[in-house]
Amino acid sequence: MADIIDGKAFAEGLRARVATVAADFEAQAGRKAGLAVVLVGEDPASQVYVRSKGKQTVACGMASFEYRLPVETPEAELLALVEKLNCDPAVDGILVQLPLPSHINEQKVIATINPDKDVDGFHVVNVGRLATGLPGFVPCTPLGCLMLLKDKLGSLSGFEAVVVGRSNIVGKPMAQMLIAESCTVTVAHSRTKDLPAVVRRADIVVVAVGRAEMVKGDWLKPGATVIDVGMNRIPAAEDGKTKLVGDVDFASASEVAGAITPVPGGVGPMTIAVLLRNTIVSAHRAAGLELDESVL
Ligand SMILES: Nc1nc2c(c(=O)[nH]1)N[C@@H](CN(C=O)c1ccc(C(=O)N[C@@H](CCC(=O)O)C(=O)O)cc1)CN2
Ligand SMILES: [Mg+2]
Repeated sequence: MADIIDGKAFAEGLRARVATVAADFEAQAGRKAGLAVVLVGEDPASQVYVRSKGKQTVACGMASFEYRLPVETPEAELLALVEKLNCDPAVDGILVQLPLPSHINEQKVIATINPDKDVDGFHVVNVGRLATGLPGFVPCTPLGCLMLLKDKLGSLSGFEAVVVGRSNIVGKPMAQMLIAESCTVTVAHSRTKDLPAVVRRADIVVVAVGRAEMVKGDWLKPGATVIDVGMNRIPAAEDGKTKLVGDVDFASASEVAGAITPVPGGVGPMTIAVLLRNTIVSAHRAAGLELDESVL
């Protein structure tokens, strides 16, 4: 049986380290680090995530600014709010919760965020910084995956890594980060021929495709480390209930893998913990204070 990579416990530890650094920051800067989160509409899952972000921000000793806008908010009004937050010195990080309602152009909103407050790492300037090895902000979910991988494996240098999925939010930045760690990286996707054979080459497999339990145990190299980014709700055995599963078939994969993240409790909790990490890093940069990022 594979080792279970406990993302919930790792995220708890990361939040405790952020809290220590945030207290230090407040003592040095004379103000709290601040995170602004903007939610447009009433998507139930987004409401849960935004509430958690606010609570965890405050629990880490940082200031939380929450903006909840009605679903019919015009795009121009959202852009004006982002511009106001760009100029607010109490705000070190800005996050606009995705997905946005269909009448709002997500790319336009992300492009309006000051790249130096873009703690989601979605702005093209931060995408370019990641691709060229410059300091910036890196998307929270893949950075969380990388932290779990390094905690489990130490140096990743020379490992064969396969990323299944090529989204801007997970797959592409994950691949860039693994290249920077000197892995040999393959990005596979829905058009990849013989996907099981490609996955079977990998020492490290990161799956972010949004298809419930797609990757099976017999697709894996024995001993591989498997990071499951998927979050899919499927009907449970009991009547009318649903359960959360990943993109990896946990039952068969955990018999072959060396280590694997569960769903829930694997990658998911890392997303918000890394957001808090990015926010405290941003606050130091804004205040011109030095921070040894390795303590996070
Ligand atoms: N602007 C952003 N929007 C979205 C992001 C993001 O990083 N930035 N990511 C996701 C949602 N998300 C945070 O926003 C998020 C997703 C999942 C979890 C999490 O803790 N998942 C748990 C299970 C939760 C459940 O039971 O439903 C787990 O996997 O254990 C936290 C945050 C999309 N939008
Ligand atoms: Mg998970």
